[in-house]
Amino acid sequence: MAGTGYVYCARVGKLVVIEGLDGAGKRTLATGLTAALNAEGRSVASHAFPRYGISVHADLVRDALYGKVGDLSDSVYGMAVLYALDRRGAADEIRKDLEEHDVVLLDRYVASNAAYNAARLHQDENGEFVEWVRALEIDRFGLPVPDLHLLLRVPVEVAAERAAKREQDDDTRTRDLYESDGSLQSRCGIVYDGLARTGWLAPWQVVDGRTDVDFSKLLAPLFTP
Ligand SMILES: Nc1ncnc2c1ncn2[C@@H]1O[C@H](COP(=O)(O)OP(=O)(O)OP(=O)(O)O)[C@@H](O)[C@H]1O
Ligand SMILES: Cc1cn([C@H]2C[C@H](O)[C@@H](COP(=O)(O)O)O2)c(=O)[nH]c1=O
Repeated sequence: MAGTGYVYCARVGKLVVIEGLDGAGKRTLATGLTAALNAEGRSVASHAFPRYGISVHADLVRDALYGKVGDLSDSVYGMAVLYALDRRGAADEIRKDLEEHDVVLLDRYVASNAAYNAARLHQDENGEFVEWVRALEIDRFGLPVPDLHLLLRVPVEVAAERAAKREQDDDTRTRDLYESDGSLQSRCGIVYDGLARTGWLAPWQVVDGRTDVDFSKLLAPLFTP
């Protein structure tokens, strides 16, 4: 596997990725899904990207998103490389988790890099940026390919309201550069829809985030023989 030194992975678990706009409810969905899977007797390992407080690359991302690293956040490719390096640092742990758990659940993954940064460049799912991310993170860094993406889809206004409410409830969660940019969020939602429509990298299932989610049905296709 290119660049990782990791050769063999006895992968038994399913790699499931939750994607969606800022404030869509991804963390809430991850919590509900984990409880539902555990109730069925399935073991779950979880990670959220960026891995703030764990990876130096993620911490630099956070600083940049709050305007603390000069003009770094102006560089779409520079930001994308930091996000990708954070994931590269987690790759061996994810592979190990896939050997030991039924499900490895990720709150954001490679598709976040594709969607947000293509949106920043005003490109779509067929643009050169999305392919650049795939080549960097999958071909070059050797990151595990997901078995399923869950696109938690809510209208941009609903995601913004939820992010605003969270900001009110939790003063450590003030909105960053991307979260405060409504036009970026709109374009990002369109790129996500395109990635889901074309089945970018792996299958995608769209989850309506406005209504109650039927957790047990969501992952059933992954476990039917
Ligand atoms: N289905 C829902 N209905 C109403 N409110 C919700 C729902 N899901 C999440 N929320 C609320 O919306 C806010 C954002 O949710 P959450 O933190 O899960 O989103 P997120 O997508 O993980 O956000 P981010 O990507 O910005 O970290 C929280 O206050 C949460 O309680
Ligand atoms: C993982 C990842 C994230 N982003 C974007 C998406 C968000 O707007 C921010 C920070 O993520 P959080 O969920 O709000 O903590 O970064 C990205 O552009 N590329 C990525 O790989």
